[in-house]
Formats: sequence, structure tokens, C-alpha cells
Amino acid sequence: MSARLLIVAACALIDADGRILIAKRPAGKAMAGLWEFPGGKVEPGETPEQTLIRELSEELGIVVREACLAPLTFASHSYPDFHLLMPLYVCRRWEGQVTTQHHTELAWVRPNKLRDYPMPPADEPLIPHLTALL
Ligand SMILES: Nc1nc2c([nH]c(=O)n2[C@H]2C[C@H](O)[C@@H](COP(=O)(O)OP(=O)(O)OP(=O)(O)O)O2)c(=O)[nH]1
Ligand SMILES: [Mg+2]
Repeated sequence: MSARLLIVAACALIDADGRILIAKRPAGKAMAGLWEFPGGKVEPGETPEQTLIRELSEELGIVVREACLAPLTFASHSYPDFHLLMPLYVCRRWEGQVTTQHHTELAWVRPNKLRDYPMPPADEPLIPHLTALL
């Protein structure tokens, strides 16, 4: 069996208090209502870092520099219709105010509270990496 491989770049923004930004996926999209790390599909010709700079601007209205994106870990998860490969970056420095341009809701959450927010199944193995980091 072979599934389409989808590469999605995602980012955990971390604030000065060590809280992580998660965002509720909008209604009408796959996995609506689940909490995710902002980001999106890596488009043809993009590096994952370029994808994140674009997506964080589109989705949150902030400006992120490539030097401020640090790779942390990745998710590799088979959904029924595709296989998700999702590098997760962390970012502690950005310009502008985080605002919702796309998601239903945003939350700044301590790593030990992430399990209170339902996330896509691909994301669950990422949580211990964030707990270890912070
Ligand atoms: N951004 C993001 N996507 C995730 C996470 N976990 C997870 O399974 N996904 C899945 C959901 C989607 O099937 C896929 C792509 O995410 P997306 O909807 O953000 O893609 P995108 O921003 O490019 O949006 P669009 O062009 O489809 O509107 O990755 C996560 O933590 N963050
Ligand atoms: Mg997205």
C-alpha cells in the first residue's frame, strides 16, 4: 500500500514565560476544531523554513526570520488518505503581535497542559519533546 506523502512545516512559538502557542483549526477544514501548531503545506519550490515564514505571516500576522527558526523534532504519521511528514520548529523571537488571521482561537499553553487541548493524532508524540525542551 502506498499513500501520498504530504510535507507540512509547523512551528511552536514560545513566549518569554515558556508557554507555547497552539491554534484551533477552523471549521470546514480537515480536523476542524483540533488544536495545532501553526504552519502549513510545503509548496513546490519552497524550503520548510520559507513555508513557515509565509504561513506565520498569513496565519498569525507576524514576521519571523529564518535564523530564529530552530528544528526540534518531526512527526511521521499515516492518515487514511496521506502520510504526514511534519518537521516541528521552535521560535522564540518574532516581530509584530500574534493575531488570529485564520484560526478560530489561539492559546498560550504550558507544555504540561498541552494534553488538555485535543490535537491531531500526529501531534501527540511531539508533546514530550516540548516538555523536555522547556
Ligand atoms: N499546521 C498543522 N497541520 C497539521 C498539524 N498536525 C496535523 O496533523 N496537521 C495536518 C492537518 C492538515 O491535514 C495538514 C496541513 O495543514 P494545514 O491545513 O495547516 O495546511 P495549510 O495551512 O497549507 O492550509 P490550506 O492551504 O490547506 O488551507 O497537516 C499541526 O500541528 N499543524
Ligand atoms: Mg495551516
